[in-house]
Amino acid sequence: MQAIQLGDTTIHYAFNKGDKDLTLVFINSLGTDLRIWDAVIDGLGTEFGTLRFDKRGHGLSSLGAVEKGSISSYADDVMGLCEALGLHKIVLVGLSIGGLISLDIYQRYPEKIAGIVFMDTAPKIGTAEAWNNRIETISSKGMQVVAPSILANWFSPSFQQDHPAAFALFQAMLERADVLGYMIACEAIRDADYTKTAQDIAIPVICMVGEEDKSTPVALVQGFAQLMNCSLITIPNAGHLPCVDSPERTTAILHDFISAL
Ligand SMILES: O=C(O)CC1=CCC(=O)O1
Repeated sequence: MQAIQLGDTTIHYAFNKGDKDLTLVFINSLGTDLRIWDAVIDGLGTEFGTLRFDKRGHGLSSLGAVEKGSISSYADDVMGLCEALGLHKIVLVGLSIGGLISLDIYQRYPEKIAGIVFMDTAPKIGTAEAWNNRIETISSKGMQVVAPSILANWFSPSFQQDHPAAFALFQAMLERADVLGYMIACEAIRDADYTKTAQDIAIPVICMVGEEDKSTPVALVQGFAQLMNCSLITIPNAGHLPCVDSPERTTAILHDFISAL
């Protein structure tokens, strides 16, 4: 188990040094922890470095003294972690809120990033009203009440049917998420709009999305890809977490992208 103290926060991470200089930095979605990348990390082998971590207030990482959620505070953690590990050639893989965090990092440190994989994400996700409703429900009733509808948006019905044990683990991951850490992240997403940053992006990027994603649907991610002038890769039989329900295809896409950099 690897951990680092960044200011008032302890960040749990998993770093594998690669044979080559380039490191893929995986940035998780809301309510998940670094285990969602397990199968992809296995598939990638040792050619490239990989860094995964639990966002503050998620998984084993502490929340710190945050009073209001901001995408930039997560971005600062990513850069603090990369700096502490001495990583110089970085490709970000941003899943959902991880895409917003990637855009924030690019906006402030464009010279430090070699490329970005945007996975099931967009420069603006959801409406303020929907996020406020979710925050209100969670603060009064807890994670268990919202978990079924969120899981139904993450995974296709066939995933639940074909992989009931895996589905049960993801249900446990979500239901056990720290309420405050989760709400802070919802606030950060609610207040984020990186449309302008996306329009001006000038490094290699790719965009991918699970065909059955109901959280950030294909049409939303298609609009994002058009904004950046890049093509969209759609993944059949995958939902909001292609790294979970289509790890081989996800690994192949990542491998092709970084091999060409
Ligand atoms: O969990 C969800 O509702 C989907 C999602 C939106 C942003 C994110 O990171 O996950």
